[in-house]
Amino acid sequence: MSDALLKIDHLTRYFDVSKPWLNRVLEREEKQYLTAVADVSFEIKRGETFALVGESGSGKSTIAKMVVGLLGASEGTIAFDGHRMTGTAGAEMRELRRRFQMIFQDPFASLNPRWRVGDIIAEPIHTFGLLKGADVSNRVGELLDTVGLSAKDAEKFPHEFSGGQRQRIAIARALSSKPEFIVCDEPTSALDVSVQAQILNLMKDLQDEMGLTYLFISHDLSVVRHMANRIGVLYLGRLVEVADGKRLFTDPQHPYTRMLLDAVPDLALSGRRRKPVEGEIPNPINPPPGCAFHPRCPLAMPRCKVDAPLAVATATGYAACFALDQKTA
Ligand SMILES: Nc1ncnc2c1ncn2[C@@H]1O[C@H](COP(=O)(O)OP(=O)(O)OP(=O)(O)O)[C@@H](O)[C@H]1O
Repeated sequence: MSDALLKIDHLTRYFDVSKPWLNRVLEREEKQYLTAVADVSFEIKRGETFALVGESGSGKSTIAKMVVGLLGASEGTIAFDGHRMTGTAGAEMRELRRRFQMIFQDPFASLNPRWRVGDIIAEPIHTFGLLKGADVSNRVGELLDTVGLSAKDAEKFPHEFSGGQRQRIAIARALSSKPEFIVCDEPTSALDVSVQAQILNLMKDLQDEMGLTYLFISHDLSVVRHMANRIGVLYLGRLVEVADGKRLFTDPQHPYTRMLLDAVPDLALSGRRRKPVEGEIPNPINPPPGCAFHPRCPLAMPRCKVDAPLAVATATGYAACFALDQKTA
């Protein structure tokens, strides 16, 4: 049996971005679709942190939302611990939902400002009918303690806390249904740099103590390097490389991965010279034919403008690039 806790197969999400008003003016019936996520497959093993990286608009949040059921998939499947989530409903889905949670980027927006912290943290406990009466407040107190706050904080409101403390509250809330899997969508990017490391270290400690599995979404490669066991690199909704966390930084295989790494100021990646990211991300409504990265790629060959490369195995994962075919030929 596979030890994958989450298995994503050929996941695709289109958005209908047609402009009805323009169609009316031009007296036409034209439909336009934006492909936010295109044929993405990967697995996350129990207890590991799998990170998705990529520039803004590469499809990271769309994947995160599909995984937790906030968005439906256009095509493909998501399976959690062997249970297919796409198309599952009722009691089975309810139990699956208890087992995974999400932490959002903005702790200011994700906590209800009118609720006391204790009620915010207790909400999943009530939703899933896990505890009753005094056991709920005891559990809330324990959770506050676990995330480095005090049981007395349960009486306060979110505005009485700093950004880092609010993210601790969001983490306590996420933990209250005793999940096994947490989707973390840019959990520290709204926080001051000095606070980011504290929250990331808390998340790592919780993972070790509770055996949690994380899908970690970030555009910040230094954060990802700190957190991830394995990394998937997204470009225009397509997964172009998957590799072991360390290996991706020392031996990136896809030219897009190399471009991303070369742009990071302080990572001293493989001793290469820092270069800014070149070119613009193409319009996802009308992506380039062939390999979507070819207009920005320093290694582009005539073939890249016509055919889309298939993934080829690398030392610790895979990458989709015709230049790799030549390397391994
Ligand atoms: N509801 C929607 N309707 C139309 N297009 C959407 C919708 N949600 C996302 N998109 C588009 O899908 C693409 C992927 O967006 P997504 O938010 O997943 O990217 P991202 O990598 O998370 O970016 P960021 O780092 O900026 O959050 C983008 O082109 C975005 O404009």
